[in-house]
Amino acid sequence: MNTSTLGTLAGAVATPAYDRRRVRTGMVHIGVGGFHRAHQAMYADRLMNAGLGPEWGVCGVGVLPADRRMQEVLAAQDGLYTLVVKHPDGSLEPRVIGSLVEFLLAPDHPEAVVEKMAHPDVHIVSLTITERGYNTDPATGLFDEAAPDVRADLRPHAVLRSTFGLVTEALARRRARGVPPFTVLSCDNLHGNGDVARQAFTAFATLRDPDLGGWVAREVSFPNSMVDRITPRTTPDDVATLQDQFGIADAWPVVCEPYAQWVVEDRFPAGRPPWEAAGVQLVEDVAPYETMKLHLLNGSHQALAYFASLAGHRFVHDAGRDPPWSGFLRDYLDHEVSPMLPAVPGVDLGDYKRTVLQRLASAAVADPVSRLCAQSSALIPKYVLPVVRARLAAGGEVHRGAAVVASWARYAQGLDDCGHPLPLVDRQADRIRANAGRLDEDPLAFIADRSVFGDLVDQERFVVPYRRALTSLRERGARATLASLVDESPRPD
Ligand SMILES: NC(=O)c1ccc[n+]([C@@H]2O[C@H](COP(=O)([O-])OP(=O)(O)OC[C@H]3O[C@@H](n4cnc5c(N)ncnc54)[C@H](O)[C@@H]3O)[C@@H](O)[C@H]2O)c1
Ligand SMILES: O=P(O)(O)OC[C@@H](O)[C@@H](O)[C@H](O)[C@H](O)CO
Repeated sequence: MNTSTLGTLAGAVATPAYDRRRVRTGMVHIGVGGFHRAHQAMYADRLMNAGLGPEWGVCGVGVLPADRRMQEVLAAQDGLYTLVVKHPDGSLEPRVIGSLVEFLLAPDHPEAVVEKMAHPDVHIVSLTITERGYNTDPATGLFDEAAPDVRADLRPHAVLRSTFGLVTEALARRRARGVPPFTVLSCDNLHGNGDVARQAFTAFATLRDPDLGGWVAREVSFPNSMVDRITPRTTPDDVATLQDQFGIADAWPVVCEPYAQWVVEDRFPAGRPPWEAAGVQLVEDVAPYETMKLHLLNGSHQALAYFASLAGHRFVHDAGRDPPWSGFLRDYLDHEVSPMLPAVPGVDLGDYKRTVLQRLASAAVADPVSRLCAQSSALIPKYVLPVVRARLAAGGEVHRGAAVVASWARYAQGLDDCGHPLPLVDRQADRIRANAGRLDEDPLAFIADRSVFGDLVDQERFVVPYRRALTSLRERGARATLASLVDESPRPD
């Protein structure tokens, strides 16, 4: 697929209804993975299909050498790719997305990346660089000044290689040239993602030059945003199906669920696309939406994933449709998560929870459980532990949250309930594995790691159900443990 073959697809699938030659780059996006292509680039495409915002085309940037394949595929396809929405009834809805009009690979062309961001037509630099990309110490929440990429980018005349080095240099050039700064828009799953980005970029700029750091803190806007759309990794089957069913030869399509939500704090002094017309919610305060999403959706993912892996479920829907899992999730959301949630403007939490559970039960999306079990040491503290702490503080029940932590501990021991090995993909893998390895002699060894769990090991109301769940997991397995936790009493709505 490329510009010259696009005409042959029109009619069979949706293609850009706008003239891509007239699209100008107004936004640079760092971290063009599956999610950006299923979400922010889709909203930009939707806007342009509505005849709006041709000045808001996207230039993708890959900062890591591993982004080379994306650069090569997009170059061969003139930036075009197919977004395949997988509906619960099994039908596929492909659409060719045209909003990515440029792509630069920073390891090859760092200077071009900096100049692109410094260009006066660019008003937003957005990010999906994963949670780790913000270079924040999980224990202290502070920017890690000692990281090798950061040290390297702070050297005089460095060939810039980190997001921080590249973005800060572009901001410094704009400042020197009298061009107003762009807005930095984080689209990663983080509490207060804009605040985290502000802290990280300000810290880096200050290390480079305290005066520049002060200017970044004062002049650059870092809106918070809540992002949502389940986007599993593309498989070879996805590529083949697109070719067989629709005749589209796309080397790297993206697949996702139908659901999509983007709630953005409306702080764009340099201007923004008229996103409202594409279904984006622009609000004053993102926090309630973000708390709701991270604890109900991402929290459910964590609550489901380790139990599912232990029981041999490969896909999220295998578990999402299985009564012990669906029952446990409903109880967890109703009795432990919901009480700590704020009121969310315009949202009926009962409906939202039902939708979450339906999304997790959709076989069409085929989201592998293994995707949710990676980097647990970053995810559990974000999605699960805040709920536990809030319930403890309120004097409420925590036995389901404690069981989720126990399921992670059991998972980290490395074998499922049939003795098959389980992978441990985690930047703290060595420590996590060592802690889990001592569980048989000391059941508290896992949660004694204060860098992950804080003082939970001292909280009797958490420790008792945690130990009980761990013992049950060892003696009876994941399925029976979950079944024993399902509440038969009537549910709040
Ligand atoms: N996949 C989803 O369902 C989903 C949904 C909502 C939000 N998100 C958010 O999007 C992020 C990316 O998810 P994805 O599915 O696109 O993953 P992906 O693996 O397809 O892409 C990750 C991208 O991040 C870049 N990246 C990783 N580490 C980086 C670093 N240190 N510096 C700069 N760039 C870096 C990679 O180069 C790549 O382009 C997630 O971490 C999450 O915060 C994902
Ligand atoms: O992206 P993570 O690693 O923070 O969490 C894994 C999944 O829960 C996440 O990717 C969800 O699929 C996504 O947040 C849905 O919008």
